[in-house]
Amino acid sequence: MPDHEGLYILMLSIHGRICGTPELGVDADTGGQVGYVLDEMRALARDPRVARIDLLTRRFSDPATHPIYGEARESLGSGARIIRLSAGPSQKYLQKERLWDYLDTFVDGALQFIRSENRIPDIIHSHYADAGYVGVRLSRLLGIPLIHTGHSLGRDKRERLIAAGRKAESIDRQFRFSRRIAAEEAVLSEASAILTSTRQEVDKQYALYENAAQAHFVVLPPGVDLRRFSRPGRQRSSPLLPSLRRFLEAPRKPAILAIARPDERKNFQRLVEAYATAPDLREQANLILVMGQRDRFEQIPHGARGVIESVLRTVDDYDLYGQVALPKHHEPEEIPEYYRYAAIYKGVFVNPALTEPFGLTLLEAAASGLPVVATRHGGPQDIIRYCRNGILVDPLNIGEMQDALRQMLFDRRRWQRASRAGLMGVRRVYSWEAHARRYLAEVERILRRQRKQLRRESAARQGVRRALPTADHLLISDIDNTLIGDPAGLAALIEWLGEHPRVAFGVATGRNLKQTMEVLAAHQVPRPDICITDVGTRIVYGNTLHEDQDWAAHLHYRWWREGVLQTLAEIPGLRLQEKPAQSTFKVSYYVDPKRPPTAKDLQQRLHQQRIAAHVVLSHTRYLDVLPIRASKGHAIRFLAFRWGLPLHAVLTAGDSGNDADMMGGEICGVVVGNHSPELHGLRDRHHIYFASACHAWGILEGIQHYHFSGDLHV
Ligand SMILES: O=c1ccn([C@@H]2O[C@H](COP(=O)(O)OP(=O)(O)O[C@H]3O[C@H](CO)[C@@H](O)[C@H](O)[C@H]3O)[C@@H](O)[C@H]2O)c(=O)[nH]1
Ligand SMILES: O=P(O)(O)OC[C@H]1O[C@](O)(CO)[C@@H](O)[C@@H]1O
Repeated sequence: MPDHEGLYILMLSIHGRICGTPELGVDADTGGQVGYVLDEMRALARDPRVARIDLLTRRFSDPATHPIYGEARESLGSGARIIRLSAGPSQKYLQKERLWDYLDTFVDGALQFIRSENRIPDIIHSHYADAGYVGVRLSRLLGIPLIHTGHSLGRDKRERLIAAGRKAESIDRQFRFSRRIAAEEAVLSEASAILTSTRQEVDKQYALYENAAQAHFVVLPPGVDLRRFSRPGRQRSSPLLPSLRRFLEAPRKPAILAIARPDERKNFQRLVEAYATAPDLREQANLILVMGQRDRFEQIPHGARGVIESVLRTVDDYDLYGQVALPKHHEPEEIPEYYRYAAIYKGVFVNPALTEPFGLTLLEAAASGLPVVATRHGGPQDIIRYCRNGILVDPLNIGEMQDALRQMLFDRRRWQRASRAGLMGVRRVYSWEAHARRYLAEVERILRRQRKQLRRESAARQGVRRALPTADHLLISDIDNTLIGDPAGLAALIEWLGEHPRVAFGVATGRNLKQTMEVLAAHQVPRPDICITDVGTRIVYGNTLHEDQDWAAHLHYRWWREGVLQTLAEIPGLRLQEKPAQSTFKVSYYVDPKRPPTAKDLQQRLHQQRIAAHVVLSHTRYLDVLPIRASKGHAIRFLAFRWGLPLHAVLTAGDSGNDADMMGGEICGVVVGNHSPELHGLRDRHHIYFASACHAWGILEGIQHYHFSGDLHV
């Protein structure tokens, strides 16, 4: 356990509407994950070993949503807080598929939040692919271990949607699977532990991922709040009857109940068809679908509207009126009443999802004494194995679903057995206290290992001096074809720097330190305050040429230079560059333009050897292999964080492929007019300016564009 008063856990869960009393089901992004994260935080916060737990999520003040989501802070009590950070248009609530372009800004906001606090977190815990993207970067930059919970996995969802008949191209566009799956693969490669809710998630869902082999999985099921969900007991009627009478001719008949976000994957449509085409089920039971919250139809987001439309159409086609309830709204406290209502009248809960990564609703049903019929794809396999409270079905097979419903509804003894088994099973296996205990044991194991690693690393680690205490702005430029290339432009830039002493000046280059000093001297460039050399693998302070030891130690993580040489030794089209181009944290090659290997293929080969590394191709002729934490961009964020400089006070300028990652997010990026084609893809990126002028004139144009000057107070 850390040597101060207790653990500080930083949770990341970015999308959805997250607040102390969540509106679960209100939209496709506010459901089980939101409930899970809040319950988990509260359970951990109750443990005396946890001093603080902060949840970082996106801040927005959208007129269509509750004002609470615009509050920067919200206390949950016992040292737990929700911290909201702006990322993207702050007046808009955005669905998760649209957040990918703003996550770099979220990373920068998180860095600024962490720096403004008086404590560095001991562990970062990301939830879902988008938070995993952010968590990986924070972990690399700050050297804090990362753990991750997927909640739902892109490859599994994509596979199921295609199996259900969707076209790959259309769902890739709709759900941004390429960005999502790339983020999930990166998390698998870099997280210290992946928490899953079931064994099945490891063996069947994560098994679809290339980097699964190197991940460390911990099966740690969530709990269920037994104060909210309980059996009906002596309750012989339900407070829901009055509202259900608006829909049902005979509201005391057994209910076939489904509760889920109105998402295509939840497969409501086939459940309605199964009910509609079974006269005996229609005769002896009602169908109740709680599908989130909806006001006016045209306000429902596109995906959810399609789901609800197809349900309404089927109800109308089969004239199910009087037998089906489709409540438009429900209060959070009504959800437990729906389960109890169904249990009182001997109904059944159904989760017909195409795939259900876990299925919190099945725990809720079990805790309410309500038997279940559930999809066999995903977590329900484990839940029903442990709780023995239901039947698994193929969600695409309507006949099988109908038979399962009959078995559970028409066999009273079977219903009683399943009801009792579920009540006992859920208490035995699914408790948040047990979850918190095992969670903290895993965190302690990770921190113990990290402490050992820190001791093993260089004893020469020294705190980074504030090399430039007076600076409040930082200008970093690539050298070749950017800083140099036009002597008049270079002279004008040097003059500008002379007039703005509060702007620290640095270079970021693929060259090694010696070559860097030579080329700067050859062009009469005054020694910079900072030199980021060897493609971001070394940080050297100009005045003393003191190397940043923390950065060097930081890069050792998952790096094995010898392994890179062995793995890539026989690759056709690759030839090692001369010795001066090589360094501790960089292996450089020439690429044969006639037989260029792909960076992706090389990256996969290295992953197979458990080497976490970047492969950077520049000018289609040079290839650098670097530690996963190394890049010009990471070095710059590391420095800005260490010096307490907000990233909007940093301006970077470049012209080629390996400059791309030092732009984006809050950083003021400048692409000079003579840039190589590799950078065309950055044109629509947030906060990246394409100068018309070339070389150093382009940098000066960028300074004008951003009004970037030492006189502004940040
Ligand atoms: O109209 C609704 C719909 C849902 N819920 C609640 O929202 C949660 C839904 O959770 P779950 O059934 O697990 O589904 P998802 O929202 O899809 O949650 C994702 O994240 C969960 C936690 O990791 C996993 O259990 C799921 O498999 C995964 O898809 C449950 O508490 C429901 O009671 C409501 O309150 N109202
Ligand atoms: O269906 P998808 O795109 O995998 O997303 C699952 C969604 O369900 C949630 O539980 C909603 O809270 C989140 O995991 C996520 O937003």
